[in-house]
Amino acid sequence: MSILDALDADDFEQLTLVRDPESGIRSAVAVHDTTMGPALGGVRMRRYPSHADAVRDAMALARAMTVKSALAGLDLGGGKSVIDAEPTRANKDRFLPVHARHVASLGGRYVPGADMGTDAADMDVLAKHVPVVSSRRDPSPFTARGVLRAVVATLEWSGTGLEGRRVAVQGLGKVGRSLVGLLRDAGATVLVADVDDARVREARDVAGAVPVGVGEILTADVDVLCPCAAGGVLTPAVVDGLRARALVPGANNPLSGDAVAAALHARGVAHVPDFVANAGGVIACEAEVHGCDDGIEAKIEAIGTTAVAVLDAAARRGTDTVAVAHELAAERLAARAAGRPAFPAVV
Ligand SMILES: NC(=O)c1ccc[n+]([C@@H]2O[C@H](COP(=O)([O-])OP(=O)(O)OC[C@H]3O[C@@H](n4cnc5c(N)ncnc54)[C@H](O)[C@@H]3O)[C@@H](O)[C@H]2O)c1
Repeated sequence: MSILDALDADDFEQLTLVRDPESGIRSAVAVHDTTMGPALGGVRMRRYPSHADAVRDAMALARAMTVKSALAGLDLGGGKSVIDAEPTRANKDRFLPVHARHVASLGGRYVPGADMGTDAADMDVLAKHVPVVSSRRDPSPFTARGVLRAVVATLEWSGTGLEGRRVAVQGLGKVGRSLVGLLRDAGATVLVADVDDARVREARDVAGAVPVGVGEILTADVDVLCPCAAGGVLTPAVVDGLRARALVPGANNPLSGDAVAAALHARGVAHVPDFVANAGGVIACEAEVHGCDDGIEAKIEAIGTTAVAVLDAAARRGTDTVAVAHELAAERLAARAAGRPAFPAVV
């Protein structure tokens, strides 16, 4: 599908393509939907095979943010931006201020945050040009807490608790490392894997985790699997070999394709979609934007409620949880749109 066709098919509000011969930047800002509020989403910086791939990635990620924020009950829409370049120091110095000026020209419709290739220090650079920026506080611990909430809710839904259960965590970065500690504190036995041996040793020595080979973690004999590394890891072959009875991802887009959700359903795996389970980060970003942390705990708690609602509806209707979750998000957006004012700039 061409990019213009995808704009129509997925109902995008706005796509900004940035090309500046002086700096050499090629970037894009996708504002998918501002029904619920300003479109918040990260600035991803990586080299793509082509500029078209970069634009498509921004669009897919922006659309996912609309669903994630709607299901988390946030006053945020869905957006994402990408800078098509390696995230080196030199590229950041050259491109971030230019990208920031284009983001600023959107008048608050898009609120940037950190993502793959960018961090809190980069958000400080953007904040010199853009009035509202998120992720200057690391959202990862909040993401991990939301994943833990979804794990507990899923086990309770299955008639059991976390104490004494076995949980596999793939990836020991900002989210995975935090999650391992939370699971251990809740009485779970945690199996871990990472391509970085130092991170595995730290999880073993500090959190008492059990190391497993990177090739075995996804099909380990556990109650719950929590992928917290790259996307696309749940392929049809992995699903065939899956021994976990529940899948609760920290990672974005962990399924390799749409058919995988149906395969998980067919195998009877209790699957909480990533955009439900890992919403703790965007919940923290919303609080940051509003300058008030008061609602964070309740919203993270509600991740469990949403997970159960989605598992229940999927079981009742004999369909997969991803389809059900998308429908629920669409219902919430339609309800808000019914009395919707045109979205003004944030602040
Ligand atoms: N940070 C957040 O708040 C947040 C919020 C929502 C979603 N996510 C998603 O969660 C995932 C992890 O995010 P993060 O911020 O922890 O990233 P990170 O870069 O800090 O950590 C990723 C970890 O995965 C490891 N890894 C990579 N490939 C692996 C493999 N094949 N097997 C085992 N380990 C592997 C890396 O070595 C690294 O330790 C990403 O998919 C991200 O998009 C993060």
